[in-house]
Amino acid sequence: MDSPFILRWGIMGTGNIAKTFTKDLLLSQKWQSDRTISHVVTAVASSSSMEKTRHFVNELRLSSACTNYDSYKFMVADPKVDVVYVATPHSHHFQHVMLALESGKHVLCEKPLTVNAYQARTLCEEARKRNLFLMEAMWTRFLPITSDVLEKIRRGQIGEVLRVVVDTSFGDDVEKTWGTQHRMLNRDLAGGALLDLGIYSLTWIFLCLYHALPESLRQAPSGIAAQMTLNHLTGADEASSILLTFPTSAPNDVPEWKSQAVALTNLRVSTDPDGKNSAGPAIRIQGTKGEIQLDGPSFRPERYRVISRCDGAEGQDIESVKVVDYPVPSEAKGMYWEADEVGRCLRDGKIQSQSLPWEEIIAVLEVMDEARRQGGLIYPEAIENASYSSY
Ligand SMILES: NC(=O)C1=CN([C@@H]2O[C@H](COP(=O)(O)OP(=O)(O)OC[C@H]3O[C@@H](n4cnc5c(N)ncnc54)[C@H](OP(=O)(O)O)[C@@H]3O)[C@@H](O)[C@H]2O)C=CC1
Ligand SMILES: O=C1OC[C@@H](O)[C@H](O)[C@H]1O
Repeated sequence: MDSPFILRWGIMGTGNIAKTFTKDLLLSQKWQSDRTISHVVTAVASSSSMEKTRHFVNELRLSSACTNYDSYKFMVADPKVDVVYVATPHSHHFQHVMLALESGKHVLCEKPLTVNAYQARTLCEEARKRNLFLMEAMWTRFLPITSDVLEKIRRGQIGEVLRVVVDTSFGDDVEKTWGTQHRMLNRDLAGGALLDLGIYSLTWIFLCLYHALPESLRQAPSGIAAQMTLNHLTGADEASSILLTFPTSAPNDVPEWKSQAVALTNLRVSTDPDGKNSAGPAIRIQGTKGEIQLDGPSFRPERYRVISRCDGAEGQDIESVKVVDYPVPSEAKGMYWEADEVGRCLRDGKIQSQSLPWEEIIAVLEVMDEARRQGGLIYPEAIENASYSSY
């Protein structure tokens, strides 16, 4: 076998997800699906203190080849870094991605890529101008279970998909769990359920009703109706429900058919209150010939069922339900699959991933912009604008 393509990562931010992602990178040799890619962490930066960086590096036992920084600006200038993983709050993604691109680095940025579609368009233009790779870290798209489900939809196993219902809800004691300052509910950090969790519901809807189609047939939703409940203390949304209509593009006898979708997210009620999926699937993909259901959480499902339609098959002895399991190893989260995709794209000279094209990232953000407009969720102008303040 040829030697693997080595990807040198710089980690920006030392918070919760930075730790999870980096742990997965280190596990990638053991669990990765793609042995042609090898990941190395060559730099870590905290914006707040060198102590935080050292703690991160020691805790994860990163090798001595990793350089510690107490400034993002210096980390992105490190010639030993090929790609920067941006793991800061949503509010800061625009500035931090721009900083990395300006320094000539490829970027994988946590979800959502930006606060709004306009910022995302600006970043994509910048990446194109500089011929640099850019992707939102929507890791769910790269799980093997997701590709399998998508393939089944494309092959028409459940017929034409006419309805998709997805719930990504936590069921927390909101005030106690998140308070007012945590990024989940803090509007200064672009907090709220929609941008944090609802994006997964929308991701599945886009996968089924947009991405599953050939590129030339993909169309943004023709109708969007949203309701939000805003938190009484911070004004960020603690619940959002969005109804969407997509034109159907697959050939059928009635061209006026439309597909409908429901994207749900809620911080006070849970998709899975008992943690055993007794409440039913988080994702229902309903087609004219049957249905695919996935148990939650929607961001990392590990089981799906295909339920075939049995028309008038009374007493017929056919197996109508097929269950398929995709367990993620317990020591990992499952983020190395998205990291492998970054490696493949860079190796092959691509600046965007076909599994998550820029156009689609922007289309999802446009839906969230519209839902926020209808729901009255306003963020401070300082985090909505696309003016980059050089560091
Ligand atoms: N893919 C997934 O499953 C998940 C994705 N996420 C995404 O990751 C991003 C970060 O979330 P998470 O890791 O939970 O957040 P944390 O608050 O745990 O970490 C964010 C880090 O960003 C850095 N930072 C830079 N500027 C600021 C600022 N003004 N305020 C606060 N922190 C700042 C800090 O690191 P330092 O001080 O070292 O610079 C901080 O530790 C979000 O966009 C979120 O949506 C989050 C959880 C799961
Ligand atoms: O992106 C996310 O997915 C997993 C959740 O636990 C987390 O809160 C959210 O940010």
